[in-house]
Amino acid sequence: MRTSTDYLASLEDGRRVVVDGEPVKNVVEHPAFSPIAHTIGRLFDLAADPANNMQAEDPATGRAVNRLFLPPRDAGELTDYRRAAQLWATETHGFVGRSPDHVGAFVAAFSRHPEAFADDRGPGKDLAENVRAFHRRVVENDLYVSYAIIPPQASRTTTEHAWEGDFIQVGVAEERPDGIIVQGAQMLATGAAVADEILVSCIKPLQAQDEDFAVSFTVPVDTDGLTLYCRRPYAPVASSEYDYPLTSRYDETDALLVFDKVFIPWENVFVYKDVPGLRQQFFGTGAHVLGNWQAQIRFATKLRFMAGLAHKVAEVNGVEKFPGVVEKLGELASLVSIVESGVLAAEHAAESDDQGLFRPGARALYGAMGLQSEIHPRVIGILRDLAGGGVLQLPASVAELRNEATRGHMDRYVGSPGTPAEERIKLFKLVWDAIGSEFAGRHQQYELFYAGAPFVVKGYAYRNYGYDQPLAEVNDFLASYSTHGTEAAR
Ligand SMILES: Cc1cc2nc3c(=O)[nH]c(=O)nc-3n(C[C@H](O)[C@H](O)[C@H](O)COP(=O)(O)OP(=O)(O)OC[C@H]3O[C@@H](n4cnc5c(N)ncnc54)[C@H](O)[C@@H]3O)c2cc1C
Repeated sequence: MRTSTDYLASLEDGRRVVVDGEPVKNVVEHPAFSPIAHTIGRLFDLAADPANNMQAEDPATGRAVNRLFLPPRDAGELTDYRRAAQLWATETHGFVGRSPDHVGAFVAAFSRHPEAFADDRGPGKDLAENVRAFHRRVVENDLYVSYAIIPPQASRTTTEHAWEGDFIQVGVAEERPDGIIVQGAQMLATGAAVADEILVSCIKPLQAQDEDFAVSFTVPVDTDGLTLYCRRPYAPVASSEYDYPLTSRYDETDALLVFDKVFIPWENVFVYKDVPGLRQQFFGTGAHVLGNWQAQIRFATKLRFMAGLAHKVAEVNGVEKFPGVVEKLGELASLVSIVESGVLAAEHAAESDDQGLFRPGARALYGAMGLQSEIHPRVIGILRDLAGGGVLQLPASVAELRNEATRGHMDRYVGSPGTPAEERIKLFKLVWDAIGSEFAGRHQQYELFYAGAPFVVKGYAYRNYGYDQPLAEVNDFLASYSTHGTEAAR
């Protein structure tokens, strides 16, 4: 299986990643991307070690492969999948949202549903075979796939066909016998700068007039004409691991994708000028459920870490037994438990669909997801509350501890009973990186938006809850009495 050495070597290609107006020569050596590339490499090493039980027999070849790239077929495989996803998430404490298992889950579910890609409207190509072959490539080569499935923000009052200017959203500019030429942009692809390929599609509802933009395809990151414009990277400003322990390891970067007449061979096209086909791809295949279940496993892992931080801060400050603080830690425990329970309830309610994909229960999954935009800010709020000004009563950097002339003041004034200054500062710097640094601010935005704006995610919860049953219960009750009924006993 692929190791970090293989993965890092593969990133030294001709990819065009732009930072500060300049193309990056080699992402593996650049301070913005090297840390996250090494973090992803560690994930591959974990999977490659059989002791971690992340491998499963590939039904197609009999070879041991990463189980996170295979579609779960029964309850046992789904549980093993969760444990493997948890292992990867724990390696990054949930701070890497788009590890290779996220889009890997989408592709695994696609592979189980060739009928969703059957080409009865498109160009007469075997699009279902393209999806199957791509899945094989992901499984056999341990590919890290990122995705860009949202159009540029431009205007949300309408969709691409009504925007000013041609090809703002990426779409088909030309059809050729061997493939298509695409032109335009897609909003954001997290992790793409250090990924192998990008799945480009559109999950936002389009209209019939947007047909040219109703495409789904995959593109290697080093493809000619593709440029990744990364938002300001945070890792390079992390002066040391001690000062920015999260930023310095987990800044996974987000990039605007620009396609300048990019050739996509037919083999890489999954949906072609098919507006309903785009939605079918995500929602008819179980991909959205499996991919977002992976995301909730990751989210629960991160929240547990935040709860641990909050408890430790309270202990260090000697307030953990105060009734008011116990109440806050209790609320935190409840919030984390909601997400943990949502993950397990979705697993418990999982069922095999008509193509043999063992899908996590949508009601439990989207129920937990619908509250993410409330839970995450509240968890951050409690951690901020407990940390007080401790996150600012900190030296500018580790230098104050290394310098003999300043170390004495640190040791005398910044320690706590039982916690020497060096450890206390270490803890509070970690807390700041989780709640207050630029990395933390981006994470707040990520948790609110990665699966769509909160109103979109709550829409998933609404549609998958199954309101028929509660409505029937209310209607039955209303039908059980009338104006002719007996008077209530007083
Ligand atoms: C850190 C980060 C990483 C991301 N990574 C990826 C990635 O890897 N791949 C990817 O494809 N995308 C990614 N995204 C993009 C993400 O998918 C989008 O941000 C998300 O889908 C929401 O779309 P939007 O940002 O255009 O918000 P909008 O749709 O513009 O919504 C913004 C706000 O406008 C209001 N609003 C808009 N429309 C309506 C409406 N119809 N009704 C009511 N209110 C409305 C709401 O208040 C809403 O919260 C990422 C985003 C972030 C923040």
